[in-house]
Amino acid sequence: MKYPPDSTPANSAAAIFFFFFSAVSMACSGLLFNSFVDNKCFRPCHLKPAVPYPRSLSTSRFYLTSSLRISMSMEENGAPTQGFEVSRKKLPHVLTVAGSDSGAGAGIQADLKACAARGVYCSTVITAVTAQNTAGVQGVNIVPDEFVAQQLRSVLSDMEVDVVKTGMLPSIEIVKVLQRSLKEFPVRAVVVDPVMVSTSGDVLADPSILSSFREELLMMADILTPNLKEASNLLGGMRLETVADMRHAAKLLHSLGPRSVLVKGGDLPESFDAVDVFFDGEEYHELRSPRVKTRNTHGTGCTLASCIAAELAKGSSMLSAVKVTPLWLCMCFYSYALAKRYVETALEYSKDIILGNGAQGPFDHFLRLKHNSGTGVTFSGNDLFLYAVTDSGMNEKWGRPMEVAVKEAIEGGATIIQLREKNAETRKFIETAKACLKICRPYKVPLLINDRIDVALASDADGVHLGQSDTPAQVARALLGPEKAIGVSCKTVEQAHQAWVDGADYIGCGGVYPTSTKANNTTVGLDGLKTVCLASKLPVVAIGGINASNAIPVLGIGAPNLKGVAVVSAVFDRSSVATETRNLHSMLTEAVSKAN
Ligand SMILES: Cc1ncc(COP(=O)(O)OP(=O)(O)O)c(N)n1
Ligand SMILES: Cc1ncsc1CCOP(=O)(O)O
Repeated sequence: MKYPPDSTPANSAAAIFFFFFSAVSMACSGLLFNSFVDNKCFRPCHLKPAVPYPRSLSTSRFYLTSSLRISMSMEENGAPTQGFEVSRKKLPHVLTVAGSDSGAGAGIQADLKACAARGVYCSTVITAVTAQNTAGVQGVNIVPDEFVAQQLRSVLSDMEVDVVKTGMLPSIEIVKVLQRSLKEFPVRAVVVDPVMVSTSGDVLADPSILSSFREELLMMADILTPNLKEASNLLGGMRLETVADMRHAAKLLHSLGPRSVLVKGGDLPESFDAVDVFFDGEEYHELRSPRVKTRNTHGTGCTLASCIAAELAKGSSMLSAVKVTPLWLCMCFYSYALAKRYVETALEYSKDIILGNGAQGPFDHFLRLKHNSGTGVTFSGNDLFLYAVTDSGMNEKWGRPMEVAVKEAIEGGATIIQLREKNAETRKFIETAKACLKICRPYKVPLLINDRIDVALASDADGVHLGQSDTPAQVARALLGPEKAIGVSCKTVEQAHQAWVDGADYIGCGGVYPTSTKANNTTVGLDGLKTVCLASKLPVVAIGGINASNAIPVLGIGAPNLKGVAVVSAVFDRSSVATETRNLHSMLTEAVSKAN
């Protein structure tokens, strides 16, 4: 296919000119030659020059550099020619060379998830297909080395890989294939996770491969990330029982070729913390973190190595710049700490999820399964029928704790609850939301939070209600994900349209009648409500001054998408929330059934 597909003769000429210009300028600066050297001559990665990430134009491969130069030169020389869009956005890219885990806790699948979670593109070269679950490894099928070579060529020849991360390399031939491929297509960094035995104790690489690892693989590594067993195997069975042993092992492993070594001490018997030891040939760093008590640890090694690779691909200069300045040293540990912190957070978050019957479950790379594993509450427009919006001031006045008020409203027939806390401290707000959720969930009544996305996220509430000056619904949607409900206050047709465009689930329209609950709130009246409803593609709930004496005309405006009324004082500024809610509910029900 022609690129750009819609190029005109004029801008094609410009392209040729700029291509030629950039080629000449590169050649003059000697980069063309360097680029040739980079592409044709294999050097172990640890001999690469120290070049800060991200890969600068001057160090990019020639064909990439050329196309970027074209667009940059155009911008430098004035406005880009219309329709001549050749600039390409470079995605950080990790290629994982590893085995497939059918249970998707470890291996290729963990690498893909980790990279996606860290915002990095991940391509995959599969070295083996394993039949695996939470109990262990039931079967291994090694991919022929020629086909591993073919996969490597397909990706590396085309897709501008920044970092290669290796996992299960089950045969000596595959190690050699990888070595040859990296020689032909050098990358910025190689992260080697020397997978030999699975967490369940199953052998994933024949012990005969150890010599190949020592002689070939380790030389390629910018960072080697063995656990205690792997470090011990690589060092001929050395006993590793203390942090001092780990330091010694890190040094010995470093002498075998990798630019740096991270010995992971998760299995260290003596320590309460999880201690990892990093050694870059000059300095040791002990990285401690509290142990997360969970069975869901399958895939942590793959994930950590992938995260390190992802951070490197994004631009952290962990390795090549360590010796240049102390600032780079900080960045190195920032990068590592990011990876480690990510894994800890994911472990903590997924410590209670249950998947499979075996001893080692997977964890949740996207921190979402916990929330999706059955709150049992899914918002629908019909939930808007009788919407109870809380008010702490009214609760105080009547001497009612919030949980009591919410329970009474639900027992009286409220079909959805909104916590509207204008003055609560954040921590208290989250606690209240959690307490109210415990009440709402058994009734399957959704609980939404007014204004505060952070509180909704922290409490795992069912959604938010946002005003016109709050966080835009589109941003809220991005933060909350697709499942949570989002309501937006709208007084106009334009606002209602925007709420729909932004991905809201419903709109609240009002004040329908004057109210003393909300200051300076202009009234739209029944006509204004009807206009908004008829224009809205979303379900609508009416709000503002509505009570048992004036609710029926609201529902009678003749707009099918008006699904109900939202009330504050009509139920909460009363001596019995349950009685008032019940009364309102039965009136509304009767009115609707008469209308039908
Ligand atoms: C259901 C419903 N509709 C409208 C509002 C008003 O929200 P907002 O415009 O954000 O004003 P405040 O509630 O923040 O004063 C609502 N809360 N609920
Ligand atoms: C929050 C809000 N938004 C528009 S009017 C209103 C207050 C509704 O309270 P009440 O039901 O007591 O009139």
